[in-house]
Amino acid sequence: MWQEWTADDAAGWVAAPASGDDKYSRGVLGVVTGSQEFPGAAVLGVEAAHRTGIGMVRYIGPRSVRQAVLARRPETVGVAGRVQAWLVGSGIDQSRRSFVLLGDLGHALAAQVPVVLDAGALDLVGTHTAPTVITPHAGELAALLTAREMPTTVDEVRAAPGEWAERAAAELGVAVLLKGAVTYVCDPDGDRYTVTAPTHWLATAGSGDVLGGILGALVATHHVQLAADAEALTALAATASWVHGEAARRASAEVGGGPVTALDIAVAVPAVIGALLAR
Ligand SMILES: NC(=O)C1=CN([C@@H]2O[C@H](COP(=O)(O)OP(=O)(O)OC[C@H]3O[C@@H](n4cnc5c(N)ncnc54)[C@H](OP(=O)(O)O)[C@@H]3O)[C@@H](O)[C@H]2O)[C@@H](O)CC1
Ligand SMILES: Nc1ncnc2c1ncn2[C@@H]1O[C@H](COP(=O)(O)OP(=O)(O)O)[C@@H](O)[C@H]1O
Repeated sequence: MWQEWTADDAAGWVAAPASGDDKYSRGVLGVVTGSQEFPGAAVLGVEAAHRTGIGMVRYIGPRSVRQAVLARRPETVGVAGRVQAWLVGSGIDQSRRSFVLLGDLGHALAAQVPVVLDAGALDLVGTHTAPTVITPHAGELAALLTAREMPTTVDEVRAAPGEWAERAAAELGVAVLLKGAVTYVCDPDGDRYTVTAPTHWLATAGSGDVLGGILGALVATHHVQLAADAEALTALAATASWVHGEAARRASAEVGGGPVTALDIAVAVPAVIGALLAR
């Protein structure tokens, strides 16, 4: 049975800092995203992570992309250091990964802290043992499973998204967030959640990159809980999807139900977090 994730569920998975907190205890997210072809994916993910509430974001990537990230979010730290979670792969073309990038990805995945694997890093699933959540759309899941000798097509995944998400979780041994108008979130332990998008304006370029940043921040800020209970990753993934949808709904409502951009979604996230904390 798939359970629809609600505002009440999500409210249990947002964190506000307490008097004893500092930027490190709140959680630091390491980010390896973006490329010369897709710098915007890095900007959007980092923006969304900051907007979700986090102690610090460390961005690791090409100089030109780092400059774009810093131009939008000067709070971002551009040097390596300790992190409590990684977000990797958005805006990266799997077929054009440089030696340096592969080194950065390998470093992130070897760190033994939870990882959000997106887009151009999805093929690295299973190469490390840290708690992992993958965030494919139907096309990416079909490609990933086909490469792992579970041949399928985009149409087949679209026809039975829950079944394919469950199969991926079981075979790959990771939590899966399969994106779509209904997002399917599951893990190998049998947790299964759906998140029905409250607006279809969400289907816009870069929207998934924003989702990655929201999820990365939620994972980093729950590093203590995750160390005790890796299954929390599934609840955090469902929460990220819920927050993402609600942010798009609010952003659209502000313009009379009109369209939103990916950046608009990220900008609307703090109000969603605030409303969840007030419940
Ligand atoms: N501003 C930026 O920097 C932005 C950067 N971005 C970055 O761009 C990169 C490429 O990401 P991408 O998902 O656009 O294409 P890609 O990985 O080739 O997909 C593989 C195949 O899957 C299919 N397919 C595609 N979408 C589908 C869907 N929703 N649901 C189902 N199927 C779908 C399609 O196959 P087809 O349907 O054509 O057979 C396609 O050939 C990625 O790193 C991302 O982060 C973007 O976020 C945009 C903003
Ligand atoms: N028809 C739709 N209605 C609502 N949300 C959608 C729809 N199609 C896709 N989405 C959502 O939009 C986002 C698109 O992400 P993704 O496919 O990674 O695009 P991008 O790579 O451009 O960021 C996902 O969060 C997905 O759940």
